[in-house]
Amino acid sequence: MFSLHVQNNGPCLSFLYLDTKHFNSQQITKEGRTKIRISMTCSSSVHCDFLMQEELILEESSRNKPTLHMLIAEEAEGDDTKSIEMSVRVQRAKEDITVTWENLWVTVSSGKTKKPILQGLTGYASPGRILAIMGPSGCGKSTLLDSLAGRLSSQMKHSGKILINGQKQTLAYGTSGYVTQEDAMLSTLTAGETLYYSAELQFPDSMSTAEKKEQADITLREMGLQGAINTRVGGWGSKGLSGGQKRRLSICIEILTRPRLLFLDEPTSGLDSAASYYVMSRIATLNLRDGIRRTIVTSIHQPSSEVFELFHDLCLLSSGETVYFGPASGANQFFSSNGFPCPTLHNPSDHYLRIINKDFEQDAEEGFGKGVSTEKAIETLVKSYRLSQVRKQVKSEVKKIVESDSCETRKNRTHAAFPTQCLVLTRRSSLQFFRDISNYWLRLIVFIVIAISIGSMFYNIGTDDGSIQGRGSLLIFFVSVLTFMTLVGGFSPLLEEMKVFGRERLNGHYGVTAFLIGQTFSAVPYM
Ligand SMILES: Nc1ncnc2c1ncn2[C@@H]1O[C@H](COP(=O)(O)OP(=O)(O)OP(=O)(O)O)[C@@H](O)[C@H]1O
Repeated sequence: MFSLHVQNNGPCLSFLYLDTKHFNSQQITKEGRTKIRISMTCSSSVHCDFLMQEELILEESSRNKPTLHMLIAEEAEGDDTKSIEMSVRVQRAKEDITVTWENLWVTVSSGKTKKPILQGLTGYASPGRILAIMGPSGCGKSTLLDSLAGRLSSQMKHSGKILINGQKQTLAYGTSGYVTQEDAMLSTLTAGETLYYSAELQFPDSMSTAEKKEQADITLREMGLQGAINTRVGGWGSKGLSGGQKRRLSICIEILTRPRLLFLDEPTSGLDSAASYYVMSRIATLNLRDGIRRTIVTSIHQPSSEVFELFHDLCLLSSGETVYFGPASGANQFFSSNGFPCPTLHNPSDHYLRIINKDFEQDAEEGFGKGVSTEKAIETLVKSYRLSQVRKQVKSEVKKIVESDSCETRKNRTHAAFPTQCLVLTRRSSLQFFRDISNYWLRLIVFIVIAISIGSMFYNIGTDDGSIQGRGSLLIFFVSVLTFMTLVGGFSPLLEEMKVFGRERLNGHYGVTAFLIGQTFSAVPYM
């Protein structure tokens, strides 16, 4: 019970401010409720009356100050102590994250026409569960992930509600991670260096270097990369990590700060089935290992049956429409009830994707559709889903989440301070410049060759009047060569850095200014 004593000695209208810092966690029940008692002593001639909201809602995270209005009436007699008890609901800032989307439409404008990419999707992703988004190529999986992560391209417009914990809110830095389809990393750094630099950028300055390194090592071990810690990432023309290891390293970068919400765009693309299972099972067991009820949303092309079993919920799309959304275990029943049972000993995900893939209609009619065209099969499934009990349950679940789960997420995560970002980016870029053979060693050789050529061409140029023209030519030649070499030499590493910058900026690791400062300082010695 929380008690507040207010003394008032005259007729007036008072406002009592209550801040959530008055409450400690023991006072707040599991449902986020507490009771408060307010007592007020009035002078002999006044009478206290309270006018207040029936239920106060305090938000633990935002430290807002709701007001209690207390009206002091003049006509009453005698000393009076009024006491009132009231129930207060304290909305706790939550660590867990639930994402809901209702009637989500995404359109892309091409000229005067607008093409719908996603058509009225409704669904949710809950903490502690993995939602798999599946469908044929081009059905809108990445677009759905981009919409939920709030990173749609400027050509795309979305309508409908996307809510985080029942509210329209921007997630704080470090709360969510997004592993993109493409692995954007610097090719000359080793796996360990890639993650250590990332740790220095992502963790706050208050954390010691040893702690950051330890976190990076733990994460590398979690993704089974301890053996490849000293292997360079590699890229065009230089072999390094395998495709699967690069995918895992990309995942490591995004899970380093232990985000509560994780988006993965085809984390297993380019991997064989054993490696796919290994990567997905590591992701699925992350929650068990670090004890965080993480919300995971992943798009995936063709999971093996073992990988499919790791998913809790399934969102099956075809041309931007929902074919099925609900528990992954319920999809079989849904397809069977619509006349498309999964053959025995068949991988269920293969079966679903073959039924709804109209890119190769001819083959499907001959093989899997059993006389029903893919177009017709999709139409049947989409219609059936719209009228299904599963959809009703999804809609009521979304409604329930929005009504009962409405609260802000914690916003107390920070990353490295601006000077640290500049320093780390300069160090990282310098290392990349130095190790890039085409950039450093090749340029050094070219410079030596040019120096010898210029030296021999203008050797013993003389000191008479005729040498003035020669000296002028030498100067122009020298400046042109330097400018050309700087531009050509700096271009290829910059392309790679730009890709990495694009990813890191979208994930909030640092901004444009820090990147430009890092690039400028690291390039100075090579100009
Ligand atoms: N900028 C754009 N302009 C026009 N159409 C676009 C644009 N971006 C995406 N699309 C279209 O939107 C559809 C969905 O694209 P999206 O990348 O979300 O598909 P996907 O299911 O992730 O495909 P994949 O599995 O091959 O990665 C595709 O048909 C694509 O051609």
